[in-house]
Amino acid sequence: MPAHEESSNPLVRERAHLAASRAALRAMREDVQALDIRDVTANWVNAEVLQSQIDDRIKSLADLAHTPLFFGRLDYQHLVGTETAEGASGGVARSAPAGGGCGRREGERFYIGRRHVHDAHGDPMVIDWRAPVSQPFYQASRNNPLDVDHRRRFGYTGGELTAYEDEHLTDPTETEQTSKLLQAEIERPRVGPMRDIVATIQPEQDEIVRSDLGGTVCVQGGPGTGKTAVGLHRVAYLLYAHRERLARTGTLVVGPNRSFLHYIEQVLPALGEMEVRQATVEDLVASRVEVRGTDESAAAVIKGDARMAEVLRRAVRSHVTTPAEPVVVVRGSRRWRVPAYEIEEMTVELLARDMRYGAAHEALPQRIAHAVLVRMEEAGEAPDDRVQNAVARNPAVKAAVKAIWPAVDPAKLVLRILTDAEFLATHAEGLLTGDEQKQILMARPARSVKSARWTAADAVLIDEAADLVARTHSLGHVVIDEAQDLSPMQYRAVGRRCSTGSATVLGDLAQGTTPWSTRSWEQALFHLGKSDAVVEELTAGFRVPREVIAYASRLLPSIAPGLAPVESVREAPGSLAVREVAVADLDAAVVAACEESLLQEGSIGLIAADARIPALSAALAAAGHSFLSPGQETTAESRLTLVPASLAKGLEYDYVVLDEPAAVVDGEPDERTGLRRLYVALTRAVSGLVVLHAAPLPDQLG
Ligand SMILES: Nc1ncnc2c1ncn2[C@@H]1O[C@H](COP(=O)(O)OP(=O)(O)OP(=O)(O)O)[C@@H](O)[C@H]1O
Repeated sequence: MPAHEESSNPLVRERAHLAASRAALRAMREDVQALDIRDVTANWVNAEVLQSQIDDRIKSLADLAHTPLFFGRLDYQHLVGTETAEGASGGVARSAPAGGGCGRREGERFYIGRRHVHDAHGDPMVIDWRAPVSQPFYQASRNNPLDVDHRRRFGYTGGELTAYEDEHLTDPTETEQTSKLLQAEIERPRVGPMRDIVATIQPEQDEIVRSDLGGTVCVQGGPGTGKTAVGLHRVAYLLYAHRERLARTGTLVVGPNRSFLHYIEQVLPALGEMEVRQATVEDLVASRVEVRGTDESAAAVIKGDARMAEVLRRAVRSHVTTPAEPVVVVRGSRRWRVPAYEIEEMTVELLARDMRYGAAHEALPQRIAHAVLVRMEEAGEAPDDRVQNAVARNPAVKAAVKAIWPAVDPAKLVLRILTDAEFLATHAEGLLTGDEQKQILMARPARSVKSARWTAADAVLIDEAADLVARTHSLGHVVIDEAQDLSPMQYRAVGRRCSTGSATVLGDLAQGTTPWSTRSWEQALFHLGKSDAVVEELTAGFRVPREVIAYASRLLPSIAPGLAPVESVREAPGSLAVREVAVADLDAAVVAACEESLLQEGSIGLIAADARIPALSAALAAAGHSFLSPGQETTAESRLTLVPASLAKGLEYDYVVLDEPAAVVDGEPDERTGLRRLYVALTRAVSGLVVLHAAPLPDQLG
C-alpha cells in the first residue's frame, strides 16, 4: 500500500499498531522463554518454583487469535503524570503519539487492552484496562471529559480489526450518540461459557469494579444487569491493584452451584487471572463431614437461622467446668500445689477473653505451669522456659485441663445437639421454641459422626462450631454471587472467610428462591459481618430484551414489592411469544419451538419445571435432538440445553423456550417462591423467549 494512503486511512494505521503490538507481545514472550535459570537457582526446589512461575508468565503472554489485544484508544489533552499512567503493578503504560494526527499537539495517546504490552525500549504499546490512565475510557463523558479529547472504540471480526468509532468529547458541535459497537457487543450471540466485558464496562459498573479493596460492596440488581460480570471484573481489578497482598491472602468467588461455576470459570483466566478459587458454600464447609442427607425445609430454615450461632456458642462453652481439686505436680523429690481457687480464676479470666475455645484450651496448661514456676522461684529455684513447657505437659496438668477445659470436636458437638434433646434444650433455652427444637432433632439419631446422614445445613453448623474452636483462615477478598439465596448461617460461614478482608456481595432480592432467602441487604450484611458495606444498585439490563423484561416484571409486585423493574438497553421487537396449546400437544409444541429457535444463531435453553425434565428429555430424544445439561459448554455443533428450572439461575441463552409456567410455580413449596422461580426462568433470554402453556398462566402474568 502506498505510504500516503497508509497515513490517511486511520484503519490502516490502527491495524499497523495492532500488528506492531502483537510483534512486541511475541518478543516479550520470547524474552521470557529465553530465560536461563540454571545460574540463578541454588537448588532443585527453587528451580521448580521459578520454572512454574516462568511457565505461567509465558501463558499469560499468549496472543489469543480471537481476543483483541486492544479495544480502545484515548487521546489525552495534556501529558499524563507518571503516577496516573503507572498502574499499581508498575511499568509506565504510555504510548507515544502514533502518526501525530488528529490535530493534537501536546497530549498523549494510549491504547487500552486486556494486558500491558511494551516495545523493545520498554515504551508501552498497549496499556492494561485496569491502570488508572485507562479509567477515562469507561468514565469520560461530554459533561466530564477527564482531560480526554478523543475516545476511539475498535470493532473486531474474527480477530481482525475491522471498525472504529470516535467520540470527540471536547467538541461542542458533536452530538451524543449511542455506541453501535457497544450495542453490537451486547447483542453478539452467546455460544460457549460466559465472556468478559472489558471493552464495554459501563460507567456505573466501572465504579463498582474499581471500588477499593478496603471496603465491602453490595450490589442489588435485577436480571442481566451485569452483577456477575461486575463481580468477576472487580476481582481482576483488585488483583491488579493489590497483586502482592492478594497473592498472599487469596481470593475466592462463591457461586450457587457447579453448573453456574462452570459457566463463569473462563472469565478470569481470559483476563489473565488464573489464581482465583471458585466454590459453592457447600464446598467451603464440606471438608469435615460428607453430606448425604437432606432437610425438610422447616428444619433447614431453623438450622440456617442466626440464633443457632448462639446455641452453638453456649454448647461449646458448656464444656468448661469449675475445678474442684488442686493440681499437684511432682518433680524429683518436690511437690508443687496450685489450689483449685487459683485455677478457677485462670478459667474465669480465659472465659472472659475474646478468645477461641481451642486457643484457651492450649493456654490453660501454660497458665497452670506458670503458677508452678512462680512457686519454684519463691522456693529459690531458677526454672527456665523449658521447665515451664515440661510442667505444662506433666500428666497432672494434662488431667486437670482435660477435666476443666476438654478438647471439643465440632462434628461430635453438632451431632450431640441434633440427637440429645436435653442437651439441645439446655443450650437453646430462650432461643428456640420447644417446637423448633423438635424440628431439628434427627428423626433417627445417628450413633457416630461417620454414620450420620449429614445435611448441607448441618455442615454449616459444624463449620460454625469449628470456628468457635479455632479461628477460620480469612482470605483477602471474597465475591458472593446469587447471595440472596444464602441463609444467615451461610453468610456467617462466608463472612469468617473474609473476616480480615473485604467482600463483593451480588444479588437480587426478587430472585431469592430458598425458604431462608434474604429479605434485606442490611440484614444479610450484618450476618456477613460487614455492616459498613455500601449498597449499590444496577438498573440497566444488558441481557433481556425490553418486551421480555416487561412481561417478567409483572411478577415483581408479588415477589419483591418496592423493587423497580430493569431498564433494558435492548429493543429487539418481536422477542416475546406466548402460546397456548392443548395438554396433549404440549411436548410436541415445545420440541417444535426448540427446532424453530435452532434455525437462529446462538445458544438455546429449554427451561422447564424439574418434574417435567424426564418427559421433555424423552420428547427431544424421540425427535432426534441431542441436548446438553446446564454447565456443559455449548458449541456451534451442540447448542441446545435442557435446563431444570432449579438450575437456571445466573445462566443465559440466546433463545429460551419456557415450558408450562404453572408447573414451574407448582414445583416450589409456596406461591411466592414459585413465582420467583418463574421470574428467574423468564429472564434468561438474550434474543427471544417463547412461552408455551397448556395450564392457565399465573394470574400475575395475565
Ligand atoms: N457492560 C456490558 N457490556 C456488554 N455486556 C454486558 C455488560 N454488562 C453485562 N453484560 C452482559 O449481560 C449479560 C448479563 O450479565 P450478568 O450475568 O453479569 O448479569 P446478572 O446481573 O448477574 O444477571 P442474573 O441476576 O440473571 O444472574 C451477560 O451476558 C453479560 O456479559
